[in-house]
Amino acid sequence: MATVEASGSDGQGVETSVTYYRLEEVAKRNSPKELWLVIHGRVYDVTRFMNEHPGGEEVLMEQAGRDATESFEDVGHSSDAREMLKQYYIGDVHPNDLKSESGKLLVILDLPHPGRHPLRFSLSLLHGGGEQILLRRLC
Ligand code: HEM
Repeated sequence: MATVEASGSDGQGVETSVTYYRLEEVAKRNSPKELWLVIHGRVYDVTRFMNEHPGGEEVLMEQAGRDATESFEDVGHSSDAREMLKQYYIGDVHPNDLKSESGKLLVILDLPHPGRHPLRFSLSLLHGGGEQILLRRLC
């Protein structure tokens, strides 16, 4: 685990920080006692959500400790479900463990957010040679 202070602030002098987790650390949290998963490069601790998940705890257990992006998207979760993710967010996958979907070089640019009500989003772009650039705005 590594905590990195982001270069930006929210304009009111409040520093933002991100905790990075290696995938091997996430993989250890694969039991009902501690259940983490990765969705779109972000790490979620869904231990306390297991019993409440409308889709059941079995599907979460199947994805425990893994990248659940594909199965999460396959279900077509609602915007409410996406909103709920925030409650369980604990950090990002370490940049060294991120792979671009094209298999080519992944460049990560962290953008500070100047607004009063910071928003968290990420945007992927395909660049000329086919490498993927992830623009990530920190909250
Ligand atoms: C933290 C992560 C997750 C959250 C917050 C979440 C939340 C929800 C919510 C709120 C629903 C109700 C329907 C909706 O509003 O879309 C739902 C349904 C469901 N979820 Fe998840 N979910 C998560 C992860 C997953 C994963 C990893 C799977 C893996 C397959 C999954 C499979 C399902 C299924 C099968 C349903 C039932 C769909 C239906 O009956 O139509 N969910 N989830």
